[in-house]
Amino acid sequence: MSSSMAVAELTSPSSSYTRKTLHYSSQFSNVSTRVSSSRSVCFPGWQKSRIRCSLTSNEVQAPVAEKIDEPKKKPECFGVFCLTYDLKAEEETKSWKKLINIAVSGAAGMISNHLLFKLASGEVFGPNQPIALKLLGSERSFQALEGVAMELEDSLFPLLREVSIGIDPYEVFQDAEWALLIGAKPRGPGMERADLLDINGQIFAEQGKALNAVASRNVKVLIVGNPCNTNALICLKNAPDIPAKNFHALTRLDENRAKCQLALKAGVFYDQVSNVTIWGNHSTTQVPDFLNAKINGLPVKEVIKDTKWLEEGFTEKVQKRGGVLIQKWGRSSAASTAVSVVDAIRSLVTPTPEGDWFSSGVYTTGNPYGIADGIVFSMPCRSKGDGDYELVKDVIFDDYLWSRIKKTEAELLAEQKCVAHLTGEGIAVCDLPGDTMLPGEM
Ligand SMILES: NC(=O)c1ccc[n+]([C@@H]2O[C@H](COP(=O)([O-])OP(=O)(O)OC[C@H]3O[C@@H](n4cnc5c(N)ncnc54)[C@H](O)[C@@H]3O)[C@@H](O)[C@H]2O)c1
Repeated sequence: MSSSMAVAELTSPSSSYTRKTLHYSSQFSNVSTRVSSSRSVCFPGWQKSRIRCSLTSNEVQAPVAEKIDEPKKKPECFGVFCLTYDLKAEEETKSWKKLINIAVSGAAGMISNHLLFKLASGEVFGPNQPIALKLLGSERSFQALEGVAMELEDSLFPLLREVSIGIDPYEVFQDAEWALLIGAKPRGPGMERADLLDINGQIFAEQGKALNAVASRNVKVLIVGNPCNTNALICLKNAPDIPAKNFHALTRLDENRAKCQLALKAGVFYDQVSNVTIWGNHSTTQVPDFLNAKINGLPVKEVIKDTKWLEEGFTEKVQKRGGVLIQKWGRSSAASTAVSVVDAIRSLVTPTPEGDWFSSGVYTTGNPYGIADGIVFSMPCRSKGDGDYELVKDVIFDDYLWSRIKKTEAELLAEQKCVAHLTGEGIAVCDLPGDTMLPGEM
């Protein structure tokens, strides 16, 4: 069946969700969970009470759920996107490529409000790449999601061929080839980082299971929702049938911020700055690497001789940039984050310029640097433009850089232990080294 036929068959957006109950069985324990995807019930994770540092074995959640007796179902198409179109004719006359499915969670949020329009315009995947957007919202944001879809309708983007909206990841992630996971709960007043890890971790455990069950086997997953490194770890551990290498945590915004600060200090435009790595966690322990970075092809330290500024001023400025922005503007960075998501995707679908690299939070297994295995750590990557990446080998370390890397590594190892109940690695023990902030917090 052609995609146009499939879309035309679906009902209008006003048709409400059918109530259904999904049954999950655990491969790790005998616990069985019932989750309803009806709009009238809470989203998984929202009603759960806080999980304390240690859990009894009965409380350990099942990382991998298997769906039973669940027929494949498409999410609701939206408005004009339910109408028939002839993609085949477009492919022939305009040399358009085959449609790709892009799932976006938190689609009614601030970052998505910029990102979706960039995706639909062709800015990300190219002017000959038609796309389908599958938008995932939360129960509370469903109406806003309809508003977003209406704005997409009114934008008349030629490349945007399908839009569907929903609140059930098992429906929305169906056949997704890209999953941009942005939706997460913000850290509220008085909330500890451990609480945030647990609350958002549950969302990413659920979404990992859903990707594992229904997404393309080669789906590329970019986790933006914070704390994004450990959310990515939880997500990949819950999706064992999808290569762990396909999961990324967004640290590109931090890289872009670092490039901007180096350019400002050196008095050059930022296109002259290259080879910038963000090492580690997307938190205030992150390490913006000025040792390997270059300005006009020269090592940064040969251009900027002010070592004190590099070690203190520059590093802190990048680590805390998000917080300062919130102070000025009263809300967190959304437009520049969306731009950095575009950069992160484009870095995987276009060949990396000769001699350069980009940063991404990736699974550490078998890394050449000696960073502990089993965490999601931002490192320097190169891509041939095929969606895959290789880690860069020719980087150097000095005592300053390595000691900072060990600090952010320690934080991620502690976070890994803190979410063991969500990754199938046993009983969670939360002993975080200080309550470090996310870059967007003060
Ligand atoms: N990695 C980075 O560089 C970076 C940068 C900026 C922000 N962030 C993070 O991105 C996330 C989103 O930021 P924002 O400014 O768009 O926030 P936002 O509050 O404007 O939007 C989040 C949206 O996600 C929805 N949502 C919540 N839980 C959901 C779920 N389980 N499934 C689907 N949707 C869900 C909410 O209803 C809301 O509409 C936050 O966690 C933020 O900390 C990361």
